[in-house]
Formats: sequence, C-alpha cells, structure tokens
Amino acid sequence: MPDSLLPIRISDLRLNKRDRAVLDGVDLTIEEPGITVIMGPNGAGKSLLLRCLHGLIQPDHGQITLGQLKVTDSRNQQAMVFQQPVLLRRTVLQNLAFAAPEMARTEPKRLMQALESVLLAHLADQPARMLSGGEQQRLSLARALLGKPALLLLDEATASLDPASVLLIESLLKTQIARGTKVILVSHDQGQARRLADEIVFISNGQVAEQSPADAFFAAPRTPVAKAYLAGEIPC
Ligand SMILES: Nc1ncnc2c1ncn2[C@@H]1O[C@H](COP(=O)(O)OP(=O)(O)OP(=O)(O)O)[C@@H](O)[C@H]1O
Repeated sequence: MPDSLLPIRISDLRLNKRDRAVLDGVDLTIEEPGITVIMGPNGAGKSLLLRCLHGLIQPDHGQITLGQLKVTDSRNQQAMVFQQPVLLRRTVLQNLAFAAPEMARTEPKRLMQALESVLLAHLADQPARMLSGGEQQRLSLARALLGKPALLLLDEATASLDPASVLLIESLLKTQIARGTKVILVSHDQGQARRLADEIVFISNGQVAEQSPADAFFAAPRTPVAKAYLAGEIPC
C-alpha cells in the first residue's frame, strides 16, 4: 500500500502565460481517497494545474503541499500519464525496464506481470513505437504503475482510445484505487466521469468554480458555467 500524499492542498496558485492569467488563484483541497475527476471547458487551465501538481511547471505564485511534502519531495511517489504517450525507441519490455532498472535486475517477472495486466505480454519484444495508440497508452499506464505511486495523474489519457481500451484502463484504475493510490484524472468524457468519479472539481477561467461529490455534481451542478458545460452549451 503506497503512503498517502493526502490531503493535497493548493492555495492561491497563479500562473501567467503571455501576460495572461491562465491559473488565476486556484484554491483547492483534495482530502478523500478514490478518484477526483477534473472537468471544465477547453483552455480552463486543467492541464496546467495537473502539471503544477506533478512539478513539471513552476507556478508564479501560490503553494502546493501533498501530505507533509512539497511537490519536489513528492515526485518519486507520483506518476503521470499524458494524452500523447511518451515512449522510448525501444521494445515494449525495455520501456518498462528503463523505468524500473532495479526491478528489471532483481524481479524481471514483475515486468512481464505488468505487461500481462494491460494485455500486452504478447508484444513484449515489439518496438514500442509500432504499437497502436491504445496499446501505447496501456503501456504508459503499466509503466506509471510500476513504482506503486501514491498519486496517479492522468491528463485525458483515454481521449482517443476505443471503448474496449477505455474500459480496460478504467478497470485498472479501480484496481489501483483499491490498492490505495489516489487518482486525479482530467477528462471531458461525461460517461467516464460518471463511471469513475468520487468527486468532481470543475475548473473555469483558471479558477475552481465548483468542487462536489460526483453524484451531487451530475444531479445538480451549482454553478451556471458547469450547468452549461454539462448541457453542451459551451465548447469543451
Ligand atoms: N506554453 C503556453 N504558452 C501560452 N499559453 C499557454 C501555454 N500553455 C497553455 N497556455 C494557455 O493556458 C490556457 C490553459 O491551458 P490548459 O492546457 O491548462 O487548458 P485545458 O483546460 O487543459 O484545456 P483543454 O481541455 O483544451 O485541454 C489555455 O488558454 C492555453 O492556451
């Protein structure tokens, strides 16, 4: 069971890009285990927020703590999966071995088990970049889970996958939750959010517009912007 990085506290997070506030004072506390889905219109700041949490971007102002840790001290307990898989020009198995060299040396079977869990064991010796988009994303997830992260961040990771791959990844996320990993997922897919989310954080114009239990959010969003988004009245 990974150590918890909860609660995650984000206070007055600000980030400017080209003289524009793209994160405009984000205040957010995520306390509960399970799956938090971040929703909101295009350009709202969801990806940038996730990148700040993972330490890929330094905000201009504000603070993030994960449990007792700063972002930089929590990096080895976090993993992130992106919409576009980032894989090495090596075989499928070597992509895992490169990410976990100690495991590859002492417990190579675990790498194969990780591939089996995402139904890729039969492709272990194929070049990773020859895989289909869905297969690449499954490999990215297997790699992300090797280190048993306490926090897993996914940025529209299933956006371009076929329904079977989406469901496989969702089922792996549920297994991971049961093992104690906190998942924060950016998604525009309302079906996915309804299937997975324990809570919804709705971002609009670089701020948190709403944070609610998922059932309450979908039954009756409190803000006009979330209402309009769910009704498909603003672009997402
Ligand atoms: N490097 C950059 N330079 C300038 N502007 C940027 C940069 N990165 C992001 N932005 C802007 O910041 C805003 C928020 O971007 P972000 O990628 O977080 O949006 P998002 O909510 O994830 O949107 P989407 O749903 O379209 O993926 C956007 O208006 C985007 O154009």
